[in-house]
Amino acid sequence: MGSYEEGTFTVPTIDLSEYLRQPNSECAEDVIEQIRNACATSGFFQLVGHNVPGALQQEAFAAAKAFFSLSDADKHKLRGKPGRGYEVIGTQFLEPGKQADLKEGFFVGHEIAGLESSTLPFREPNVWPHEEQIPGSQFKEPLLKYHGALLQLSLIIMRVLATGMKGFDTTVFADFCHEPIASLRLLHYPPHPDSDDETLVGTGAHTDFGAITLLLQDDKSGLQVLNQASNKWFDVVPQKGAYVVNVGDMLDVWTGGAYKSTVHRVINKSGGDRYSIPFFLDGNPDCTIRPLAEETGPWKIKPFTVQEHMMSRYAASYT
Ligand SMILES: O=C(O)CCC(=O)C(=O)O
Ligand SMILES: [Fe+2]
Repeated sequence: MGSYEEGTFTVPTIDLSEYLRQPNSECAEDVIEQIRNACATSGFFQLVGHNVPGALQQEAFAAAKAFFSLSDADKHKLRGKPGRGYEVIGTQFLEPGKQADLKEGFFVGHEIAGLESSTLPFREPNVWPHEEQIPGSQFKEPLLKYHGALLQLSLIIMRVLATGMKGFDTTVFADFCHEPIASLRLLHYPPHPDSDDETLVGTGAHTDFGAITLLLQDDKSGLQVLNQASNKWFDVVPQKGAYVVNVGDMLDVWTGGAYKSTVHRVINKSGGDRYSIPFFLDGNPDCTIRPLAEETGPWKIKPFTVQEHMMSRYAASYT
């Protein structure tokens, strides 16, 4: 699976099952190399053989649909701190020169034992609909279970990526992965109005803030990745149950560009509603990011913490 030529821009499909079965086998080495190459070129790949049950993915989509069909008044009451609860349509501007993103969202953050009543940014308690709005058995429970499964999968991918960084220890990202900020984001894209207006976007062109994103798409196309060399958009065609995995800015800076954070956007021209569920691994708030290769040299990039980075990126893109 996932054939590729070194250096070319593709979004390959990579099967993780051999790595999960036997991480030290030769077949697993091939998987590590495919993932390394994808992250070093387009910065994107589709992941299958990941062991997240299809039924759990479907429960997460059902939760999203139930939530977005609540009344606007109900949804507005479920707004929370940044990275928590309802995100009103038109509040995020990701691309200068375009209209606000034509999408609404709902964030579920990482619930960490002992930090239940934290007031720190990105650590605040989650916001949940009332039982009469959507029963917990159809929302909170499956979403926390899904969050747990994706957190586990994202940490496995970080280990694969650490292994792919030749010359560095496989624990190189360990501090980042300890009690990380990690958010699930339910997204709903209403159909774009029938118009040639080029300022309309579902999600404006952007790069992701964190280390890696694991995105579950429904069957509606819309996600596009920019091939910078040709300046052309590449459609990431949905594959049922697969995760679109991509590198975010923190990992790009950290690896000195060895893993690339690539510009992408969503234009929902499907004519129908599109639902997607990205999971963002953003890292431990206290972890300092600095280019690895410069560990012994003068810094070209001023080191920053995960928390500083997240706060500035949120502030820059939300109204
Ligand atoms: O909805 C999608 O397909 C992509 C969303 C995305 O790029 C993001 O939330 O960062
Ligand atoms: Fe993104």
